[in-house]
Amino acid sequence: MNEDIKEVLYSKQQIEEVSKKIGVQLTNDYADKKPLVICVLKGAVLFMADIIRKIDTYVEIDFMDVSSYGEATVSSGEVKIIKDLDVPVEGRDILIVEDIIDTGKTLQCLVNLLKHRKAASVKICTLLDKPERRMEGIIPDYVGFQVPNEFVVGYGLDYKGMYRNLPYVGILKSEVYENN
Ligand SMILES: O=P(O)(O)OC[C@H]1O[C@H](OP(=O)(O)OP(=O)(O)O)[C@H](O)[C@@H]1O
Ligand code: HPA
Ligand SMILES: [Mg+2]
Repeated sequence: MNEDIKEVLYSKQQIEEVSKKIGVQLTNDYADKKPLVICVLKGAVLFMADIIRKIDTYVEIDFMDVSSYGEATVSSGEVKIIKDLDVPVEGRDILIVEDIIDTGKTLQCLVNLLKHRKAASVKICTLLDKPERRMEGIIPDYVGFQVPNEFVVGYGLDYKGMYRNLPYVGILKSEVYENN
């Protein structure tokens, strides 16, 4: 699996440090709020587990499964809701946790939905931001790292369902997806 990686961008230790730093900010920003923290499945699972353990105040968690990539390396542009939230969001302060913001289509759709359902506030926390490819006006509130315009995998991010379990974020060799 490691031989498919062209370059390691962020190590486990760098990710640990950045989630600690964001955790301190979130603890301050949500000190008197009891937010509902939403994990966008499946990619955000690892970062979500890190982040919530670094927020030192009351939080509730829930999960949503949306998908726009399927087996591709480019967004289909169509965002499908595969699993909706279990709890109502009306009046809640929402923190969405993502692994990556690429075109922004997934989050644009989610933010619109949560606002339509009358959330009190909606903020975004993402491990990775790839601003070069943005097609929507989504600006995350908390960002781990900005990544170059490359297809990255690891730490939750996949290609065809694989590589999510890599303990780091790396650039996938292009021959892996060009030959598939
Ligand atoms: O900004 P965008 O261009 O919309 O891309 C970002 C989204 O794409 C990926 O999810 P994917 O649909 O691949 O589902 P997964 O998390 O299950 O891999 C990623 O986890 C984000 O949710
Ligand atoms: O660079 C990426 N890697 C994996 N999944 C993704 N979904 C959007 N961008 C990416
Ligand atoms: Mg994916």
